Amino acid sequence: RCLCRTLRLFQAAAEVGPHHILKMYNRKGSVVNISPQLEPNTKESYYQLEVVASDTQSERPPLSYLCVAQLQHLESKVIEEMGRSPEIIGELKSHVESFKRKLESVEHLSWMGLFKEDGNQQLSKFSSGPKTPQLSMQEERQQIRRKFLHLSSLQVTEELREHLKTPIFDNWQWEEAEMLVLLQVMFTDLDFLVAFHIELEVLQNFLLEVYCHYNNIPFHNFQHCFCVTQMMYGLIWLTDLRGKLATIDLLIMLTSALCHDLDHPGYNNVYQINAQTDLALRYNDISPLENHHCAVAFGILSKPECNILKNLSSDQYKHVRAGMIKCILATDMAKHNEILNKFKVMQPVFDFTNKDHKEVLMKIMVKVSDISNEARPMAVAEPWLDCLLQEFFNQSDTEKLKGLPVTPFMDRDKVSKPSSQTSFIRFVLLPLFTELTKLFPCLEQHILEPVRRALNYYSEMERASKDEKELFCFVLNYNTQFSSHSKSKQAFLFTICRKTQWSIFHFIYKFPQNTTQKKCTKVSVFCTGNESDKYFRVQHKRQQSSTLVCSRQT
Ligand SMILES: Nc1nc2c(ncn2[C@@H]2O[C@@H]3COP(=O)(O)O[C@H]3[C@H]2O)c(=O)[nH]1
Ligand SMILES: [Zn+2]
Repeated sequence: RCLCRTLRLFQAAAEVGPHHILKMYNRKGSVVNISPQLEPNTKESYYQLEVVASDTQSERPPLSYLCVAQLQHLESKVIEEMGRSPEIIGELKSHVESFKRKLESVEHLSWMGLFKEDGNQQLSKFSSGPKTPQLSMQEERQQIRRKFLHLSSLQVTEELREHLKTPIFDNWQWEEAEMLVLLQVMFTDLDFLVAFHIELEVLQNFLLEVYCHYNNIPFHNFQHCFCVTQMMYGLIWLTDLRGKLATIDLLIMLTSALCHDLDHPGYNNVYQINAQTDLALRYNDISPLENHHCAVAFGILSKPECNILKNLSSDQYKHVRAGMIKCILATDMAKHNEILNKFKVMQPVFDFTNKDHKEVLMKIMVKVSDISNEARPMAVAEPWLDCLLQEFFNQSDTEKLKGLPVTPFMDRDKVSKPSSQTSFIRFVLLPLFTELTKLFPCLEQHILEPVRRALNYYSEMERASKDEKELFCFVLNYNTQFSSHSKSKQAFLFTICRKTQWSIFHFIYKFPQNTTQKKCTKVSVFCTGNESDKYFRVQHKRQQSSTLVCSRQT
């Protein structure tokens, strides 16, 4: 990304041509729409153009090659100045390599959520009937189908079956076909096949259709569906819910978890309403997404070969349909306080035989499962946060481009990983999980404690990022000492250079290990910048050159 930003702006646009996706920023760093209404720029109010992705089908050299060329050029300059190629260049090379691999292997640019820039286009699937998938996608689905059917004929070990019942289960270790097998195990081990006369083939068709109706987007994808369903499955076992609720209610809860985000477009309800999308129009701005997820679920179930509910009596079917609609609509976070408050009132006198109580509990269980990533081990949870922020930032970038109100908690200029997570854990997760734990004290160790640990972890990260500001001052003011125990100084410097519109080409620092009062042994910063930048002026006064090199021996 750093290298992308250093590409010369309009020169880059001319070089890369129309097959590349660009974003343009104003002097304040806000994304601006490239349109005929664009204000003319001046030397002082220039625009910054960033190449964010490339279409590798095009005949022009892909962006990755421009990055490689840029890097080689940079390396030769650094060698000229320093007489050797420093370690950081090796690191940058490996970043560029992985960037290159990503660009070249991603069919739909979905890793950046860029294939759905247009709000109406994103819903074409919905508004113009089922979209015919591209051949490669069809092929991929066929492959998944074959693999799933093959794997499901094999035995799943008892050990794995048991592990599947715990919140420490790591989704990142499993492929999609394997997740489908595990979903089948969940339905089987809860006795749904016997209790509701579900044929195995119908269940498999249903699971495959569910898989096909999740989109390839950063967060609300099939992996998220799997995690939510697996958490629900784990909670059912941990709380011994089989002894407290009817099997049909467990079927409602597990199937709702499975279907709760079907065909999610990667843009939330606020966006749907503000952009007046087809979904918002269809559902009159009332939980457009959740209504859609639920409608897609019953669309799948309307196909006889996928209908796991086909052998239910008419009353049973009505009960399941009503229950699933309630549970899926309950995942709209706009309803969060209303549902939690109802549960709080019932909680001290909770009665498993009371219909209203049961209904609220089922909603709470689906909600808890939906937002339970932080109840998982850190190594499982943290990548999920990256995925979520990627989807958030993509939405806020689109909102900026379209001139729509920008959703504050999704704004890349306002939120960071720790700030987003400390608020979410304090104000959403802890109150909700605490309430469920009052009813099921055994959940304390499984969901409450990990979430408390996550809060400590992100609070610490927040403090550490403040320390990094000190590092930055050190670099600029040539101070001698600073205190820091944070891990990502490099990332911080890149952030600063983005915010202050510098292009830092290279820097090196070395820190002695295991000391809290650290001294910088060597810092080299090569940068260009504009003269109105206050930090640049600090440097400029001393150095009278666009290259700053400060080094210090301890
Ligand atoms: N900040 C943050 N938000 C989350 C996390 N998990 C879920 N959410 C939010 O909770 C919402 C639940 O409903 P959605 O799936 O619409 O969107 C989800 C996110 O906006 C998390 O770990 N961190
Ligand atoms: Zn969800």
